[in-house]
Amino acid sequence: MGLGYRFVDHFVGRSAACGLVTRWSRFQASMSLPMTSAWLPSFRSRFQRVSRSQYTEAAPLVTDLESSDVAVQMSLEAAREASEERGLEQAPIARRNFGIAAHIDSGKTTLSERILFYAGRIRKIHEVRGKDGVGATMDSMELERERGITIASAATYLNWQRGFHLNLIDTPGHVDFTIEVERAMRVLDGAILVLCGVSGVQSQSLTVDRQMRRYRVPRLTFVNKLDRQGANPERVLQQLMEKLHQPAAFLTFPIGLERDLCGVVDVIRQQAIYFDGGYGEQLRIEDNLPSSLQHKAEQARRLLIERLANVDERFGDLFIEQEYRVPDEEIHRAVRRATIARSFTPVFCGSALRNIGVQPLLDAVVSYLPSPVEVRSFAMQGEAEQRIPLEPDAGAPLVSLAFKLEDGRFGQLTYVRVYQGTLRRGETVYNVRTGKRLRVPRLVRLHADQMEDIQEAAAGDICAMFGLDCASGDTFTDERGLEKRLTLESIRVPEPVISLAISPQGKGDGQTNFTKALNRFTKEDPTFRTYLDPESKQTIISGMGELHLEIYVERMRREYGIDCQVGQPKVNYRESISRRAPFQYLHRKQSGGAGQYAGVEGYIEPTVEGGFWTARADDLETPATSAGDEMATKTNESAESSARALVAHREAAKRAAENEFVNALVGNNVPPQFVPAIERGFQDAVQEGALSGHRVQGVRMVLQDGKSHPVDSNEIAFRTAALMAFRKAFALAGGVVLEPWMRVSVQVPQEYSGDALGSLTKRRGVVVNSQTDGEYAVIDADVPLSQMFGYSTDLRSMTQGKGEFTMEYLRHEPCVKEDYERLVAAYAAHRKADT
Ligand SMILES: Nc1nc2c(ncn2[C@@H]2O[C@H](COP(=O)(O)OP(=O)(O)OP(=O)(O)O)[C@@H](O)[C@H]2O)c(=O)[nH]1
Repeated sequence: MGLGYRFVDHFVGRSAACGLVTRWSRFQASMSLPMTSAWLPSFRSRFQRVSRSQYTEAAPLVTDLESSDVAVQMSLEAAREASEERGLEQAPIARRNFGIAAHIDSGKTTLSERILFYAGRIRKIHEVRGKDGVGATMDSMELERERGITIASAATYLNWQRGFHLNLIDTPGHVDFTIEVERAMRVLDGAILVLCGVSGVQSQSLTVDRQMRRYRVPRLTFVNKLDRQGANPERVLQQLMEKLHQPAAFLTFPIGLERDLCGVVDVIRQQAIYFDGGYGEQLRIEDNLPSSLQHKAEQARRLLIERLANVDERFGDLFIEQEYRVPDEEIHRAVRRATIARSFTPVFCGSALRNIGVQPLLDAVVSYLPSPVEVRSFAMQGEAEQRIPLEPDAGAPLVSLAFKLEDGRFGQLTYVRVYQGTLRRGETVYNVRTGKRLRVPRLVRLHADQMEDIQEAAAGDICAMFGLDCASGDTFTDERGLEKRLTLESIRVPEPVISLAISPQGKGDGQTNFTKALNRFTKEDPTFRTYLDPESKQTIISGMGELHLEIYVERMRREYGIDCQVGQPKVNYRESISRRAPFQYLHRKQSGGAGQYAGVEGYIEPTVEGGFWTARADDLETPATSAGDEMATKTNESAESSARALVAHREAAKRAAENEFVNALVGNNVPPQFVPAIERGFQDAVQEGALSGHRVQGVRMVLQDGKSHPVDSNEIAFRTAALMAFRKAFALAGGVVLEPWMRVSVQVPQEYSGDALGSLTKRRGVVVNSQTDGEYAVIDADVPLSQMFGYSTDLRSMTQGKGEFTMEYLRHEPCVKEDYERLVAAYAAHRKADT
């Protein structure tokens, strides 16, 4: 294939919906001219103009789509097969919903910018904190551009490879904004995990890996920054297999490294790909590999074949027959099957900043990540929560999930993933939670902070609705869905770990805007909470870390013009119990006037044996089944059983984190109308633990019996009885005060590793891992959050600004004795002062 032709072929792929461009490109191809950057602007502007409307209308239901690219053709065939098997009539076989996730600063946004550029969605590349001061497209918030970090995930869509329609979500790397990754993973069918070519698998890569597993998202891996000094892709591949336990192999590997990086080798096709032109937009594909890389390329192909044979049975059988002579198309098929089954990760190499290796990665999104047709999704039906499989068919009854809210200038913007049926502008939908009937006033596709109106979004699509009031996690259906009370399982929301008191400066408008801002932020971000402290009468905000809260304080100033005074951050302690204890309590006041009489009897116990803190976050998040997946492969049965295991597992996790009230009454000693009041008494009790006044978690109260009086029993009496019974039982049930522990990962130049270790142990840290990574030492330790305040300043001065750290909530654990005594004494003193 001639160089010019292959380049044009790529362009044709990007603009398949655009007849004019296709004809133009064919003309170029027939002339066999390599396209040069000199004529690119006119081509590009035409492309933009013509394709704009096509993007919105691009039909993802194309059934006659064919491709000259073997890998793409294999993916089309597989999707069609799955679609036929499921009996779908209008299936989104040419749709891909994918996200980009990684550790902080790995280059996610830089990569997204290239993807948008090569797909013709933007005309110019702008860098994160680039000299032109514009900033990357997907970091549209002013604060993001200034700080060079992603705070909120951004969505966009693009066309690639002859009519494929891709929805892309770029997510933040900082763990404080982890909810953004969480909800993106909930609705995506595939992802790109970006790893730094120098640092490899970092602490946050492990978190993202867990999130991908939790939502069963297949992934491609991109080893970025191979232009940096110290880059070592082989080491990164090794870490991927060892630390993330992912069988993996290179699909592309770099030609040259560091400053000499100039292209990549396509391992399956055994070709060299160079990225020419001002922005790497011109692919130059050569069949002749540099002689120094020929052996390496052959070895990489053999390794890929061996690893695939190990994880994919069908390919294993072929390998036994044909050994390393298996044809390319079988390799593509196997990569695809194994990726979708999540038993293998194809690895791609490059440098986003240097515009190297991005197009093959994007081709792989189309070739190896699943279409919605190949993903199994379920809804829960009614109270019994029976699992109902959903069919990604545009003609089926509507089932869609509101996964993210944004309050903007024009009202509430609700991001929706349509799982089944079609969402149409102007039509009526039902919110299953509230039963409310609503009209869809406006439907849009998002391109970072811009929007384009659309008329409808079919099964498998991601879009946004305007002007509908709802909560994050709500399910929207049509009448048929409402009758069945179909709901989609929502997003896991981690508990905030840190709080601080906040008050607006100035009165009047300042106060109104303050309330407005808090309402908006709590609605948009379920990990950001706020409440009024009844003692100090101060507003308290809670979140996932210091940066999280700092960003909201800053946003209040910029977006609402409110300067706030903030207090010292405080740790969110919890209380819980470690064993079962009975209760029997009679609340009685019958001396004159209206009497009160209520007796309750039963026991309290931990929701998880041994106390909820014993169920470690990691154990709770990963289902017991190994490669348990819900993909529509041939193994529907195993998918079903692993899905059931996953649900059971999630239920256990939920139980561990929540409190539960169980009505086990027999007989009529307690009239049934008083049971809700008893439950309310229990809810009151868990708000303020008996030991230190912090919220109680992971406790079940079982009501078995009680006493009542025909005249003096009432709701207030039972509510008080339950509250007092709980408090008394708590003392007998091994009550504990728990504090949040964090997994801290510190990266420092090697000469400071001793100091860094010392600083962690001084803060009661337990070192769990310590290793060298090039010139750096990386230390992972578990440290109580209460010991981490001010750590960034310490680390900075200790390492002359060269050290970095990240931390993430790990679990709650009982406090050490001194802290326990201090907290209990402070609470006792406070209660005494109150009485
Ligand atoms: N040398 C080099 N630098 C890169 C490359 N890709 C990104 N960078 C730089 O790395 C820094 C972080 O890049 P971003 O794209 O913001 O990374 P991110 O993962 O989106 O960051 P967060 O969302 O804040 O976690 C920026 O200064 C980029 O210019 C690369 O391939 N090579």
